[in-house]
Amino acid sequence: MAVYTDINEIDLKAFLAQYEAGELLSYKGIAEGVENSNFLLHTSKFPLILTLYEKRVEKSDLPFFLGLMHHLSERGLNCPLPLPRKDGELLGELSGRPAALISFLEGMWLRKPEAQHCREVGAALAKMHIAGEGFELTRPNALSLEGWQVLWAKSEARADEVEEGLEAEIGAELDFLSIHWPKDLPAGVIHADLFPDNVFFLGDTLSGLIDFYFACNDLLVYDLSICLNSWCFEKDGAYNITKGKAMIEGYQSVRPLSAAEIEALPILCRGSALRFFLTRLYDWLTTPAGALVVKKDPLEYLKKLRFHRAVTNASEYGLIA
Ligand SMILES: Nc1ncnc2c1ncn2[C@@H]1O[C@H](COP(=O)(O)OP(=O)(O)OP(=O)(O)O)[C@@H](O)[C@H]1O
Ligand SMILES: N[C@@H](CCO)C(=O)O
Repeated sequence: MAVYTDINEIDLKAFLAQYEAGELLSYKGIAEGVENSNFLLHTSKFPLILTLYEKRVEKSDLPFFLGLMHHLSERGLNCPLPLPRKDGELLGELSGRPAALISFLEGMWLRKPEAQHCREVGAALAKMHIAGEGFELTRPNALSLEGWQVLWAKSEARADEVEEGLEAEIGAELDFLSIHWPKDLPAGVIHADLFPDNVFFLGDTLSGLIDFYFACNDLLVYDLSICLNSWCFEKDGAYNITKGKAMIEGYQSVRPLSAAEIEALPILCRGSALRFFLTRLYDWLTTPAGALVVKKDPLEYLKKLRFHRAVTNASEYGLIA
């Protein structure tokens, strides 16, 4: 369960008094998520999500994340809207952590997404990329090549505890990606973590995107590679080409990919598989036993990385030329 920082009713009521949010009726910690502490609040006015930002979120990045949600929502994307305080600030502090209130989005995330849902996610991702145009703040991707090296340096010495031979394999992968990583592809604001648990559906209709706390400026098609990794593999580790095809078609129905973006897809998929492998590996090795959070399996992403390494052409993802 992701509640790293506890809150008490007295502090919460004082925090809420800084907003036009009505009277507190109830609050409870939300079990899902691994990054931040989240609470669902009911007030006399409306339901709200309270987020306390934890270790991987830099306070200086919060204006980017909160401002982006505002920007996207103004451009018609269904995503949470940060509630301003009475003094106009979007960010406050609670229990010693930076904290914000955001609107509650109706819907549920899908435990077993099908191809039709992947198609909708592809289209929503492309819409987000277009809606992100004109956002005035920028944030480099802290979890790209350089960030991977930093994470790896902290985990490398113990990597073979997780699987024999990992130290050599991942070292070689990082070397390969740093030489071959594409440049000069269309770039803009990307979500960078659009996993199934960050997409809400009402029935079979996509109702909104949440969790913009890894959003940054990077290659747009890298975001698509993250979605292919997180939506289009089955539990047994097999890539589902029907889902991949639907996801890519959905994306291209809104924003067609260039030939250079298509060509770069296999290497971008390797990079995004490595990115989630590395954060999971670091957490696996450093999260204390008994912490109230479910650790995610790094080996799931190692298997995906190995799959992409064997891909020679983007058509293997279901892309029809
Ligand atoms: N705006 C919202 N409306 C409704 N529910 C929300 C909203 N924001 C968050 N939640 C709930 O809180 C849970 C955790 O939120 P979120 O994914 O932002 O947390 P996180 O710790 O950043 O997670 P992650 O592991 O995906 O990075 C969601 O699965 C959802 O149940
Ligand atoms: N979506 C990420 C967790 C948040 O970074 C993962 O599944 O590893």
